[in-house]
Amino acid sequence: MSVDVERISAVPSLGKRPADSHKGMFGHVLVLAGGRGMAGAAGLVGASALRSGAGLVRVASPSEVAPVVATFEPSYMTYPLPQDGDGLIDFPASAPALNRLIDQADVLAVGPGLGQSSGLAQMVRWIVQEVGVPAVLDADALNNLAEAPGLLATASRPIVVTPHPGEFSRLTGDSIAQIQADREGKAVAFARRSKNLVVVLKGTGTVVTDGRRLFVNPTGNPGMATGGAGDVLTGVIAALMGQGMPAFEAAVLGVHAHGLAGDIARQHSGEVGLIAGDIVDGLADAFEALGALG
Ligand SMILES: NC(=O)C1=CN([C@@H]2O[C@H](COP(=O)(O)OP(=O)(O)OC[C@H]3O[C@@H](n4cnc5c(N)ncnc54)[C@H](O)[C@@H]3O)[C@@H](O)[C@H]2O)[C@@H](O)CC1
Ligand SMILES: Nc1ncnc2c1ncn2[C@@H]1O[C@H](COP(=O)(O)OP(=O)(O)O)[C@@H](O)[C@H]1O
Ligand SMILES: [Mg+2]
Repeated sequence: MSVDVERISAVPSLGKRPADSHKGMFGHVLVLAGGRGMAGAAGLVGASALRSGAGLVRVASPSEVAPVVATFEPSYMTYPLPQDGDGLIDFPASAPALNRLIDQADVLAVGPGLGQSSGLAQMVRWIVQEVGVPAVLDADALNNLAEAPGLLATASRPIVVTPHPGEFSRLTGDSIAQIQADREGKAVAFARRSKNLVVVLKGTGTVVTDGRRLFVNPTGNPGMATGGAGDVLTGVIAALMGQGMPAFEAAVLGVHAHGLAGDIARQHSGEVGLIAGDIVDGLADAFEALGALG
């Protein structure tokens, strides 16, 4: 179906770092992710944000999950938040700590492995409505918003949403078949709810749109149909926003680099053996290749 938008094919680049660079110039990413049994999702977001150039990354998770997340990667910081009886972030008990952590952050990456609860639904609504820091919302951030997707229209700062077709179906009420039959049109219509909203509709040929512009990603491969591949993308886009890229540009470069990292990973692991950590490992070469072109 044809949609009335400007089609973008050029991929923006990050630019070369000045010789006197310091980590304070490249953004502090706060990751709110992980829940009982899903520490890995939080670790993948944190690691991919670091591999995408973030100056500092902190991963905040429920108190039983944070020490596990800390064992995956020494280069990010972790923070244990109050948890409920199901091992999920307890909100509003976590609000004071979250306020302090958010004050230090340039961008939030919220959702992978969080789980769903009434408290988490309250937390995500609070983030959308009250928090002024740009954010990437994925997975359970979106599932917890599914009862009130209209709130995204009120976003007063850039928000990037990164649903797969299943999550987009919960947000929009359309079936997965309806979405897949008109991926561009559905993504553009949703993005037009707010001038601050960027939609990344994942899957083969991921669609990125802010409602005015549209990019369809050519990189990536079926080896990426593996748990955690999307968690990696969340960290990549957040890191690029933290480095000062506008949300749409960060989403376009992030999606492209993530797919390229998956293509690099396929050279080593093949499509069958590829796991999400291999995509994280491919990011360094992907950004080097894109930097050489840019
Ligand atoms: N290591 C970990 O801790 C992991 C945790 N994860 C978390 O697990 C929770 C559940 O997320 P899931 O995404 O697994 O489950 P969901 O139930 O949200 O989505 C899976 C379903 O969505 C549909 N779908 C997804 N992509 C599609 C596509 N390209 N085309 C058509 N249909 C598509 C399919 O029906 C699929 O069965 C989230 O919190 C997520 O972040 C996952 O990210 C996997 C890894
Ligand atoms: N066949 C494919 N071709 C290209 N990219 C793919 C393919 N399958 C999955 N991907 C990419 O992998 C990621 C999967 O994300 P998601 O479904 O959220 O996984 P998870 O929640 O397990 O991390 C998305 O970025 C998607 O575009
Ligand atoms: Mg996902």
